Amino acid sequence: MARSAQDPWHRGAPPHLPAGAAAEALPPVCLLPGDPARVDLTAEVLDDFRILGQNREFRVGVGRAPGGRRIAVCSTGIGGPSTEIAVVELARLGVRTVLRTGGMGALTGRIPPGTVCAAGRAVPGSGAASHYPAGPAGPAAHPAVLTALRRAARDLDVPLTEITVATVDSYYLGQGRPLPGHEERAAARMDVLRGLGVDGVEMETETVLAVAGALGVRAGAVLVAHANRATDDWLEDYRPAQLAMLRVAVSAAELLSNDDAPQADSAVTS
Ligand SMILES: O=P(O)(O)O[C@H]1O[C@H](CO)[C@@H](O)[C@H]1O
Ligand SMILES: O=c1cc[nH]c(=O)[nH]1
Repeated sequence: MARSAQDPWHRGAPPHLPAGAAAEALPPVCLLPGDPARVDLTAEVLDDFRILGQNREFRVGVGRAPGGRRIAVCSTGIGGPSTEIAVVELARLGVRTVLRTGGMGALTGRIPPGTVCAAGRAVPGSGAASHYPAGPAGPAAHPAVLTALRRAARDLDVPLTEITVATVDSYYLGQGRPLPGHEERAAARMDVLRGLGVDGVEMETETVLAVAGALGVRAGAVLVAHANRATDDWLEDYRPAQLAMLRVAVSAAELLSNDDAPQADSAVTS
């Protein structure tokens, strides 16, 4: 049967994510790193991990958290458009909770590089998210996801800083990074970002929260500061901080799995 342009799924498989065949039912909680390489890094804090596939920036794997729950991981790539696709397709594949596991640039001196943060809200401002409903203050993390992150961080003894973020569709000028001939524009943009009163800047959280919220999927974001724009610091050895963030995320995902629908554990073999 020909595929519909309006709804280009085929035999239960989405047009973008490498998932969806009948035998590959995804678990109800999915971690969403931006970077496809962070899917493989997540494997270091999961058991029985295997990659289901990769298409474009979407690398998808499934593994077991230390308590035994199956957890999915799907990279979103950089920015709102690919993130929207990932969240929409995961929701239709049966995922009920998504948790961004990302990096950000901190905007205040109180968040040094390496700090693990939970985003409670993203202020409105990025493109893909603007097509989805959210209040004037921007989309918020689901309370159950925030509660799970707090508990996971406490159990693992990882300090967790609660923040708000600005999600921006630009890494250079849009995040106030000067380009030759555009230094004044970059400085003006940096002033705008500081004026938002948020703690960090990154490129996907608003989309994750807005799209998931619109689809009735629980969402949150745990973000590690890769850089600090107030002190101009950059974390060169990023791996340990990412692993700390991923341990918190996996533990939170396990807590969130426990209050979600029972899992079809036989659906994925390792
Ligand atoms: O590390 P990830 O999750 O990709 O997140 C951050 O890093 C990328 C920019 O380098 C953007 O995607 C930004 O949001
Ligand atoms: O400065 C930064 C660091 C990580 N991710 C971003 O989007 N910006």
